[in-house]
Amino acid sequence: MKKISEVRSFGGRQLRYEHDSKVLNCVMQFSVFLPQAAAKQSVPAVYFLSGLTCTDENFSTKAGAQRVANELGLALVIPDTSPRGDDVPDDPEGAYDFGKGAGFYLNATQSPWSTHYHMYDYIVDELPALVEQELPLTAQRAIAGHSMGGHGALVIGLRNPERYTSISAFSPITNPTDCPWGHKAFSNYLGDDKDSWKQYDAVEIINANGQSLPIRVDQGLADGFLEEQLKPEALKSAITAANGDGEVHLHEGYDHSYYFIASFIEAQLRFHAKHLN
Ligand SMILES: N[C@@H](CCC(=O)N[C@@H](CS)C(=O)NCC(=O)O)C(=O)O
Repeated sequence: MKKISEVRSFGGRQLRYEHDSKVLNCVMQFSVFLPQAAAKQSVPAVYFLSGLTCTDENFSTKAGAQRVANELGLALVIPDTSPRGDDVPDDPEGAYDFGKGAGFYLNATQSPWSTHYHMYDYIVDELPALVEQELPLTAQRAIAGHSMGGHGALVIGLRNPERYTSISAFSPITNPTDCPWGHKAFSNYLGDDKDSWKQYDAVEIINANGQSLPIRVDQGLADGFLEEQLKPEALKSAITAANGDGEVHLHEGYDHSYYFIASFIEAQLRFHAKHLN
């Protein structure tokens, strides 16, 4: 991997890298924050998966996560949201909710998407193997995300409890098999067999397998996507029915934006730090 930028932040280092991804079959960029503690020893990492239209830079520049990450001795690993480049197919109408910037953290099975859109394998296997080999990171990981990335964090954490200690999400798409964003993405990436969609739906996964990792969700009640796309009550019901360890915090007046994320990122990082020990 090749470093493309480095700046100092709150005593730590904010880094950006580029590498050839075998899983995605294209060149990818990602960001990492290393706290000051990483100068002396390897540190655990919180992976943050961003939402529709984002790159790695939305979270690294807008969330204000570095101060608390440095205090807690946590690295932040911040991937892009889809494969990239001129060879990668995109939404034919240029819509923001499918294609580039909207990989939905799954492995596509349908042509032409299946050549590049394997974000599930990228986040679960390829990226951690790379950064843990090249940077002072332990194999202790937590996973977090926003909106489409909240869906990704829930699905990836729930399906891989041995790889993570805890899961958190801002405004996640909790039940993508039952909302317009999910229907559009899953029917294109995965085809018409709705049974194949369930492996990428947090509510379906909890209903089928229960929940073994602790979960914290923060959701703004003035979020314009709340009722049609996000459905936090579906996740809450699934957690309750599974008798799981999950908190869904509803916040009066907050919307879907990074102003909301910046307001509660400290709470989410402290939640992960407790479980990362
Ligand atoms: N109205 C937005 C819809 C997409 C959106 O709200 N994206 C969220 C994630 S689902 C986001 O984080 N946007 C980037 C940002 O606010 O920096 C647009 O068309 O760009």
